[in-house]
Amino acid sequence: MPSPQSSPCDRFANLLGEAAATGSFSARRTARPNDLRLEVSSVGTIALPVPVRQAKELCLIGRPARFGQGKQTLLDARVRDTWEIPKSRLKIDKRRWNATLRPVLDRLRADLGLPEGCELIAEFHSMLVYAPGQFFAPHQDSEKADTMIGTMVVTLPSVSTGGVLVVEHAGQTATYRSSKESLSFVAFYADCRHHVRPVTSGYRVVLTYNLLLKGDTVVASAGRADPDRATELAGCLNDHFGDSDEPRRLVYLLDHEYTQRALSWARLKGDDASRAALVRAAAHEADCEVALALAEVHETWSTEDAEPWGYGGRRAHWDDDQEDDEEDGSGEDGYELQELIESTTSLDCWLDESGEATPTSLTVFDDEVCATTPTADLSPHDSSYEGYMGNYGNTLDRWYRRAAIVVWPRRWSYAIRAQASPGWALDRLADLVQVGDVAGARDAATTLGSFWSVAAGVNGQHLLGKALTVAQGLDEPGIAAMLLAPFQIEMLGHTHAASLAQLAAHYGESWTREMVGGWFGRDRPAHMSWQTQRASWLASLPAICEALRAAPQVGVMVGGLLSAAAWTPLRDAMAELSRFPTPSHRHTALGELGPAVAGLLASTTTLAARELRDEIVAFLCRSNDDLVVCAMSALRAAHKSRRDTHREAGLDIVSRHCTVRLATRLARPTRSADDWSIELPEGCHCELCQTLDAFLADTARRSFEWPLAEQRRRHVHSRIDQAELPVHHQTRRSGRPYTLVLTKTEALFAREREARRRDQTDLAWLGRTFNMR
Ligand SMILES: O=C(O)CCC(=O)C(=O)O
Ligand SMILES: [Fe+2]
Repeated sequence: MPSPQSSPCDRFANLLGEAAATGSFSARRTARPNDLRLEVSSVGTIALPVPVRQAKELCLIGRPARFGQGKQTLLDARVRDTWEIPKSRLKIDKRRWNATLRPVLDRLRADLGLPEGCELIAEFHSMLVYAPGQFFAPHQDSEKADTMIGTMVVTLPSVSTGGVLVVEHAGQTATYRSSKESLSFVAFYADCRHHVRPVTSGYRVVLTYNLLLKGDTVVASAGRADPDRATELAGCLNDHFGDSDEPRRLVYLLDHEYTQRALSWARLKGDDASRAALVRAAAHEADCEVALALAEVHETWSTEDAEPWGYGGRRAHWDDDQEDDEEDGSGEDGYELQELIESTTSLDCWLDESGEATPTSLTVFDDEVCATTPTADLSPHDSSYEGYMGNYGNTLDRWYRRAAIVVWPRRWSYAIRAQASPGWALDRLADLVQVGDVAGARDAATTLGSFWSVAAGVNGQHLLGKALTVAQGLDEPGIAAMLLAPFQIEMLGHTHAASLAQLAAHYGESWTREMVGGWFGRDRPAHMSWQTQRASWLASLPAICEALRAAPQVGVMVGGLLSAAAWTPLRDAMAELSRFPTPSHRHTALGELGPAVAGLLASTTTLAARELRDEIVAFLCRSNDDLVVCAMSALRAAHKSRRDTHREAGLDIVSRHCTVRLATRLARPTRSADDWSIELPEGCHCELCQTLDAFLADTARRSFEWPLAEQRRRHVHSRIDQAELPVHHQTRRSGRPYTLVLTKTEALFAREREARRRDQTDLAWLGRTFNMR
């Protein structure tokens, strides 16, 4: 942790901490039970304190209470064991009861740090009865309405022990016992985890209420914000932003947790509201803008002495034997946290000052983030333990949800929002172009430069359409190229064809060639996932080219650029894969490229690009049996897509070539039953490999006992395994050196039979499909 005064950002958080109102996350008030008239059908009017006889009758008409988990409600006595009295049996004299409830709610409002001018409304939820042994394990209440901010539990007086209500927030704990004479009203915010310890004697009877909020907590707090404090905070903001040209933010993390549904400036909880009011006052003074957002904080800690039962996250159950009020402070995972190795904060659900939402996804830098309450003091919503991780020993990852206020200088208004929402950024540029402010649009677009490649790269496929249109509207080749540079060719679909063609007509062929070349990402390594994505894009290329051909003017030129740019890496991939030493991998990978090759050939037909077609066909027709695998797969894919253009696409030539190669292979005599010779593929020529080759090539020898030291055995193993030879290898561990025993297996014959069958099937298919026309 940096020292508190180390940066303007941390100073900002400290000042806000000092300025906090006196609100708490939970509070209790009591009242005499005079006003509660509660009637339960078939039990009668409930006497207060609740007599044991009536409590038992209540249990008899109760049903086991369910609990919420995500969108479900569940029944599980290991989590919640209590009786719920059906609402239909209850009658409360509301007018009388309100005489007690209203003033209590107003006091609880103040206790929870909510400003005057806001009001808490209690909405009845349920009546619960806990018999001895019954309890409710730790949980968080779900928000049953948009304006729900918390829960209130009204405990009726009774003679009982245990059943303590424990409420936790940000590492603090409050415990509430029942009273024998008074009504007890406990209110807490919706993000507090809470539980009820088992009742040890007697019965605990409660009424639970949803607490709804009327009014705007931040607006109502504004009156209480100290103007001098706001000025000090504004000073921190000015220091933090300085006069740098690089857009940056200040992200202040709030203390309470909010669901997306509950996030609203008007319903900030407790101290969050008064702090938000101060931040807004300071922001106005420093000419800044603000937004409210949800933050996901991911922290990685090094740990000491992990307990094995803690693997994989949180404990399902609470152990709560201790009757004292202090909860176990060692952390829910049972690990000693050592050092914070890394933390990442990402923001979404952005609400501007007026409450308007912008879709957001943004990771912010550590030196932009500050908080009064350190994240590690809060409860993570998820955690995961990794054993020994090299440099760091054992590590614990924790994920937290917090709300955040984001502040930035008004002069960066566009850039900051653009970074948070690239889609919004493009819409805004389009608006400016639309109203004729092209110069304004260019100025705004220029400020995207420093981060656009990251921002647009993440969600590119949804943005490309907008970007193509805007790039043309900007009417400036350099800015247009910058805007389009982060996209990848795989994001381009046939729906983009028309705007792509217009753009190309606007900026010309050499500009377009440059841009298309960039999209093919020549710097990207040709790894497996590249191949799958690129291959399926190539399979969709004919549709793109057809749409381009339909576009006026330069569509065919653009299609030509796309196909030519696509061919080079595809050819290189095929060449590289046919050198791959393991046959099964080589054939699978080459087979998988078939539909891509077919797609590219079909595109050349659409575009009448004969030269490119001839080049592709010539490559496939090289004298190489591995390429036959790819060519067959391309022919099958082309046939499936039912394009009636075999000749124009050169497929007739490819099919003739395959026919000849297959027929030649089949014309070779079949292996005679006593021919045990195996061909060792090209590769190493070392003395060991020469001996191996001699054994393999021998038609009569089936096995070979070869005394060899370990290193040398390993070399022979690797040659056999890599080439997937039908040879069994085993080491006999006696004598020095050990003996490597090689045995040729029957698979030699089985595989050849299988290969011939495959060739026959392929040949027959070719005859039916291509050569018979
Ligand atoms: O019984 C109590 O005090 C708490 C009940 C509760 O947490 C709930 O109903 O969600
Ligand atoms: Fe609850």
